[in-house]
Amino acid sequence: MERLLVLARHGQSEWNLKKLFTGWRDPDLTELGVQEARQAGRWLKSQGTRFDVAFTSNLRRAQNTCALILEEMGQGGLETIRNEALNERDYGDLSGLNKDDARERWGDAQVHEWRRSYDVPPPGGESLKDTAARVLPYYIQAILPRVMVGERVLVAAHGNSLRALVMVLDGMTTKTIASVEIATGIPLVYRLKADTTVESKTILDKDIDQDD
Ligand SMILES: O=C(O)[C@H](O)COP(=O)(O)O
Repeated sequence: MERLLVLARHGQSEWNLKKLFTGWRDPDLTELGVQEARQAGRWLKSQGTRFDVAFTSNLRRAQNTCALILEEMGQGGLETIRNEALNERDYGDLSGLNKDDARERWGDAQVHEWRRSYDVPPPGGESLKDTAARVLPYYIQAILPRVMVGERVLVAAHGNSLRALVMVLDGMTTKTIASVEIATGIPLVYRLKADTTVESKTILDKDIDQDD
């Protein structure tokens, strides 16, 4: 039985382009972000991938990425389940601030700790630990059961909600997760074993399809 789980961060958003902390704010994709999502869909299709169900967040950059991937695969009408459990980490008081300005104001180390540490939340926002506390129960209750009955599952979400998931799937520690970055528009293709652990992980080599 194939237990396929594909994780895709949304393509570049308007606020990624402007280097603004985004969190639960809801900017749309840029033109490049649309292209990244379409390219991810084309790559998945070229691998012979098909999905039975898709999950995404309550934020349109992820929803639109999900829809564009499916459209490129010729699966435009596929069942798609939206849930805010998959939203980006809430960046709290940093939301809408420029990341370079934040580094000038609070220093590189502090800003890096807010962005990449496991348990230090940004002011008024969620740490990765807080984010994991909503992503992981949703994964176990809603997503994993679909994978385990042999459905092929797409999850289109966000840098930090996916870091929470990757931390568990890849067996990382609260320290090693700090160096993990999830690129926009690059699907992570997991195949799971019968005990729910990871059998294999494949990541798109971005150079494969650059001229599209
Ligand atoms: O919410 C954001 O600003 C981004 O989507 C992720 O930001 P980060 O890379 O600073 O965590």
